[in-house]
Amino acid sequence: MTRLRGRTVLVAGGRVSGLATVPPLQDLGAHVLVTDSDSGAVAKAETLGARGILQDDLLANPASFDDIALVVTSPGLRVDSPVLAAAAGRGIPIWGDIELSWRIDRAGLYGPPTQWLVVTGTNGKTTTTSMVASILESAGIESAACGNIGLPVLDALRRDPHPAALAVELSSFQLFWAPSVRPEAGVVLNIAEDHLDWHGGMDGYVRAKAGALTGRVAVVGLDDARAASLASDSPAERVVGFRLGEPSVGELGVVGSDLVDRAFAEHTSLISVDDVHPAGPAGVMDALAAAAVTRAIGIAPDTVADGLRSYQVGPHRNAVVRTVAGVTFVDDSKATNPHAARSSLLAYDRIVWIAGGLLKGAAVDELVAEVAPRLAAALVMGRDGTQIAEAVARHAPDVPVVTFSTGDDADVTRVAEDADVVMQAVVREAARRAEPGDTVLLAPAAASLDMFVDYGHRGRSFADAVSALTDSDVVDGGEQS
Ligand SMILES: CC(=O)N[C@H]1[C@@H](OP(=O)(O)OP(=O)(O)OC[C@H]2O[C@@H](n3ccc(=O)[nH]c3=O)[C@H](O)[C@@H]2O)O[C@H](CO)[C@@H](O)[C@@H]1O[C@H](C)C(=O)N[C@@H](C)C(=O)O
Ligand SMILES: Nc1ncnc2c1ncn2[C@@H]1O[C@H](COP(=O)(O)OP(=O)(O)OP(=O)(O)O)[C@@H](O)[C@H]1O
Ligand SMILES: N[C@H](CCC(=O)O)C(=O)O
Repeated sequence: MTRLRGRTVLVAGGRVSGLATVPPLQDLGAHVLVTDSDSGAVAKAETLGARGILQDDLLANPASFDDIALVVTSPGLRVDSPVLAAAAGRGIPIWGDIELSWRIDRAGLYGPPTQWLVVTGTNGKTTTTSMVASILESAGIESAACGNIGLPVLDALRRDPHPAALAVELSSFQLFWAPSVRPEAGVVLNIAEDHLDWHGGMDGYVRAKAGALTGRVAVVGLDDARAASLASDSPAERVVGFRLGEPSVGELGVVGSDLVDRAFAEHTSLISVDDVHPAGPAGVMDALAAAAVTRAIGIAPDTVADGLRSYQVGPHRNAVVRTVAGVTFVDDSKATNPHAARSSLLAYDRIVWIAGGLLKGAAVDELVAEVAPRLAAALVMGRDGTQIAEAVARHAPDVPVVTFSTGDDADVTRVAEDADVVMQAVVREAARRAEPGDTVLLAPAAASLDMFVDYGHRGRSFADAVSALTDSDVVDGGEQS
């Protein structure tokens, strides 16, 4: 780390992760240059005392790479992004912000090295990470939830008092750019198709996720074939599995109505299934995973139970918005891939399904075929909405599909005023098509960024449109259809 003193470090991407790297790099004595395709991000970096340069200007002047000793990239940038490709072509090392965080932590720049409890997986990362953070808090350990969840790890490390442990949510992007990270305990919850466009396919995505299993204790979800298969290749001192069924020795699982630890104790009941929230199998799996990584660092069973009990479920995760004339409107905007949408679609018998957005390379045929008998109608929107409409036509030809156009120019930078208008039209149509007893379910199976700021905006837009409905929107609409 000391080798960075007096050297120039290029930070690629000047938003949440990139800006968090500026003060630590300055503390290390580096000259920090931040590049971004967005002039607002460059200007923000300059307010922190870094030099800023627009990405196009940097690329137009190759000599500006001559002084650069290291590139620290934000997670969203792919290997083939122009800045990173140019740096790699010149032999300049590239670290992700998480790689930098790990090295700074090991070097003890802000305090003694912390215990990293890393959570990854296609779905359930935020829920599990928040459960881990809640357990650490119950244990009275100075800690923070950070990483992909929103708070950059470097910001967490710079906190005063310095944390003793961190609940670190890592995305596949972050793991890809952080090959040195060796967590005290790390879990891969599950692996399903997501972000395949970023990784160039499933192999790259799975390889990145396996990075969470390279520390002292590796934890895998045994009910998920891809996650379970990573156990045999893990170099960890200890590999532990969790499952929804009865655990064998060395596993956590469910016995009767209790979550049970048979890995870090002979046979210890941790908490009743009824006390775990969110309710349902996904919540129980996330709780087992959180229990495993915290038991791995010696937290007592009662403390694990206290932490799980005090955990608060995050918004837009299967939340009932309102019931109108016997129709229940549910917001699972957080279902940003088919695997997540599956868990909520299987929870209701007859559904008017609102779906669509950015599929990120994931296929929807298997999901649609499985849930077809539950669908009363499918309303699709967003850039990849037609792919979902076509899958419904193939696997559920009797289910009516309505496609809401969001324009041919829809791209990932478009946050349109008309996104809310489209959502209002979708919700009114859903109300018209639903019958008393039905669920209108926003479980898009896709990211929102082609139309909305993020899934939170999409969920609020849905809830606002639902609030505007009257009983007659449902009842009269039902008579017409
Ligand atoms: C896409 C992504 O991984 N985002 C995570 C990231 O946020 P950050 O704002 O730094 O995003 P980023 O996409 O890495 O960087 C964006 C910046 O890079 C710039 N940019 C991007 C590409 C490029 O070629 N050139 C360029 O200059 C953009 O103009 C922008 O200013 O770091 C944050 C803190 O660690 C995370 O909370 C956040 O996760 C978000 C929630 C996410 O969507 N994650 C994905 C992986 C997911 O959960 O599925
Ligand atoms: N173990 C699980 N298996 C399948 N689905 C899950 C699981 N846990 C949560 N989900 C569902 O996945 C969605 C996302 O939950 P959560 O925010 O915890 O995951 P995430 O991995 O952090 O997502 P993202 O990477 O998009 O931020 C929700 O729709 C939730 O109902
Ligand atoms: N979690 C990111 C963003 C999703 C969103 O906010 O819609 C993804 O799945 O790509």
